[in-house]
Amino acid sequence: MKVVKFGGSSLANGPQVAKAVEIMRADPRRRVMVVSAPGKRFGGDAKVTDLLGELAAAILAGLDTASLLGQILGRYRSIADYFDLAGETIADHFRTHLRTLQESDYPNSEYLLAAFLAQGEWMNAHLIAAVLQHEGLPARWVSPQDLGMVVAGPPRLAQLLPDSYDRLANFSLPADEILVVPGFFAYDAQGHIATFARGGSDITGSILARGLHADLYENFTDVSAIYAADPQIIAHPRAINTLTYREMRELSCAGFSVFNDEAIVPAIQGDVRINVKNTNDPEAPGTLIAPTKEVNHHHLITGIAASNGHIALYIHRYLLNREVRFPLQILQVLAKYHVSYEQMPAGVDDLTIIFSQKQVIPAVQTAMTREIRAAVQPDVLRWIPNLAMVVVVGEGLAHRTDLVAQILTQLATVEIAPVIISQGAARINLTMGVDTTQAAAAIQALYALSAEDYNNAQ
Ligand SMILES: Nc1ncnc2c1ncn2[C@@H]1O[C@H](COP(=O)(O)OP(=O)(O)O)[C@@H](O)[C@H]1O
Ligand SMILES: N[C@@H](CC(=O)OP(=O)(O)O)C(=O)O
Repeated sequence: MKVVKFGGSSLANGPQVAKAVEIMRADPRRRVMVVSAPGKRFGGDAKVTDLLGELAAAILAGLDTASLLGQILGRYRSIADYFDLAGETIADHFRTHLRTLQESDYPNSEYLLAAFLAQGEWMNAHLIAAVLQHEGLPARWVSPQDLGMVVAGPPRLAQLLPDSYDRLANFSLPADEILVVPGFFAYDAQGHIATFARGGSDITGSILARGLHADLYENFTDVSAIYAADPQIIAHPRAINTLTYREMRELSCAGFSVFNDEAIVPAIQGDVRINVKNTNDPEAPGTLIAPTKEVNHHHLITGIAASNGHIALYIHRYLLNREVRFPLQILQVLAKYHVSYEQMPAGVDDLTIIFSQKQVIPAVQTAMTREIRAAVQPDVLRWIPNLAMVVVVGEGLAHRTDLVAQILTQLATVEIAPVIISQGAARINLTMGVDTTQAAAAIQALYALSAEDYNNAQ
């Protein structure tokens, strides 16, 4: 049995939905279909989820919502009309549903926002179940609740409660129907809607693949493979045939937005392989994400990613390494302000802590600076803003002694000297902090190095 997820780009309009229907028809093992909300149809278009966020903000501000509602419902009406379903009636039904949602009670505005963001998937799953039936494929809409998924945590950063897997294991899949499940959200124990992180339909797919013991999790998107570098930075990058789970985890955390970084975890726990494939080219093999792969000793760099929007805190204090309580005191300040760190390379007398800039808003930055100064009296405390983290990933990185030297030499040829360099004992990645303005040049230089490595191996 396969769990199949279609991303927003694969369901953006009628013709794209028609391709998804044919993909489901082509393989009877495709029994569970997880859908995202309609995504962008062309550059500059809006994703339905973003429009729903604007709608929620307008409701909270007491503004007129007619135009936004019209845009959102119009997206579903046009998909329905493409299949000669009653688009007007479906849109009216969704309008009533959104009105009921608006009139419901929420613990606070974050819950209202989450509830509205989730409706892109809620409406799309209803519509696509109707489309499948109309196209002769028996299908049924199923809510995450019916499957036993229960979440907890912040309403827009929900986490699945582990006992959901017991309920999923007891769910009996119908033999003759495709289940259409909305991605991205579930309900908490109080019955409130909560969403996963953005891009979270990938997470729903992975949870269901693990919980329902799928043989394969197929993730359909708009590219024919995961490439060795972001195709928006490198023209026609090399496709990756196989990635290991931990390579994918490193790359998705570091900027490969093609697969949500949290979504790999349930697949690892359930030992389910993931096949990323193209809705526009479903016969292409795509990229397989598997527990292990054979390391080609000539082709050691698997992928290169970069993500902007980081800030680092540099702390220098003599004997930092001797005083066991100093690191703890620093981490306690982070915990107090609910700030998690991404990396923390350390020296004998200093510590650098890398954060996502989004978490360190100015008020938090000022408060943390004050409290860390009071706690450890550093000799130097300095923030390094506008950082991009460039990450070179490969299971083979540990296999050749000169590779790290080559990577840094290659960056030097384009006059980039990273302000931070970090490599853990797993030696599967090398992370370098550079100024945001240098990120694209770093990727280009490192991709050229990896391509040379790859070509030499052919
Ligand atoms: N290394 C990479 N390989 C493939 N695609 C990538 C990579 N890095 C970033 N992307 C981007 O990820 C996009 C697909 O992800 P996304 O837009 O979230 O798809 P979906 O709508 O299917 O969820 C691609 O169109 C591409 O621009
Ligand atoms: N629609 C949600 C969830 C999602 O996974 O979307 P997509 O498959 O288009 O990345 C979002 O935009 O975040």
